Amino acid sequence: MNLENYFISQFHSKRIGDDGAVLGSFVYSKDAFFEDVHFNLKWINHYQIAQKSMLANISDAVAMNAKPKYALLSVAMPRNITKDQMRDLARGFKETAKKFNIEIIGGDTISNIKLDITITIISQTTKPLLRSGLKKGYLLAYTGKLGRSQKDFLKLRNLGKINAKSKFVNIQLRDKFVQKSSRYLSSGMDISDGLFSDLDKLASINKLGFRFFKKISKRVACSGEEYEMLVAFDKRFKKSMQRRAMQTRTPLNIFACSARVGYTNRCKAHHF
Ligand SMILES: Nc1ncnc2c1ncn2[C@@H]1O[C@H](COP(=O)(O)OP(=O)(O)OP(=O)(O)O)[C@@H](O)[C@H]1O
Ligand SMILES: Cc1ncc(C[n+]2csc(CCOP(=O)(O)O)c2C)c(N)n1
Ligand SMILES: [Mg+2]
Repeated sequence: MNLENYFISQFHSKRIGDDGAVLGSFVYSKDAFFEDVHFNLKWINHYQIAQKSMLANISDAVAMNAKPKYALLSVAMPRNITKDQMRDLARGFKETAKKFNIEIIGGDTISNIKLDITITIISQTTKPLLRSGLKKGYLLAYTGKLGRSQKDFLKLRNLGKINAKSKFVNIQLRDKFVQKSSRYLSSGMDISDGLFSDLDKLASINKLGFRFFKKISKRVACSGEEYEMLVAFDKRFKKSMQRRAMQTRTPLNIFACSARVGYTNRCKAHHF
């Protein structure tokens, strides 16, 4: 067991293990967005940092087929932060929240040596989409194009420059696609650690492996921070799923079928 899972396994709530915890019709999720772990101040500005941290958090609600409603915002910031930078941060949070009709209802502000953001999202759903529920012979698919986030991350690390429209900054969530196709989905999650790592989570929760239809390169499947969706559905819904994908302009890549086989994640562990 890796160290991250070792720590999480110390807690025994049955609600742990998905993109968010379901309590009645509400879903609670929380993600951290820390300087030098998730971003470097030389690469992206304060507005973009706030925007990306908010979107990465909303992604968990989307992945649960839940509509985000409220956000609690904790920010640790260095003492030398300027008022301009504070306003940019606040604007990034507010504008992104507004796009999704989210109300920022509280949080905490402290000073620290680095800029660290933690957000709790409270969302609502009538049909939570869980990571469990995968059965043998189901189709696995991911949305969009994978690999661009890592590519831009490496670019930033080497050259310090990326296109303003880069995936590293502009995350396009798949909320419409999930809403429209939720009735066909047996399980789903967002791709934050990378396709192969996130498949590992599906494999262990559902005690199944996958037969791949074609080889997927590590460049594509080990790229994290993609915030695309990884979904599974019964084969008989293939046509309906493809139609919903078309209607919501979502590229849908059906790449494997679940099976009683072992699964090995070929990517390096990200957190520890
Ligand atoms: N420190 C912690 N205490 C309690 N539960 C935790 C802790 N860290 C993670 N969890 C829970 O463990 C489960 C798995 O978390 P995991 O990080 O795999 O998912 P995620 O947050 O969707 O992914 P990512 O962090 O890559 O976006 C979630 O239910 C999460 O709430
Ligand atoms: C400074 C810096 N170093 C590394 C990366 C790459 N990175 C950070 S988090 C993550 C995956 C999901 O993380 P989490 O599970 O914490 O949401 C990846 C691939 C970055 N963006 N910035
Ligand atoms: Mg997490």
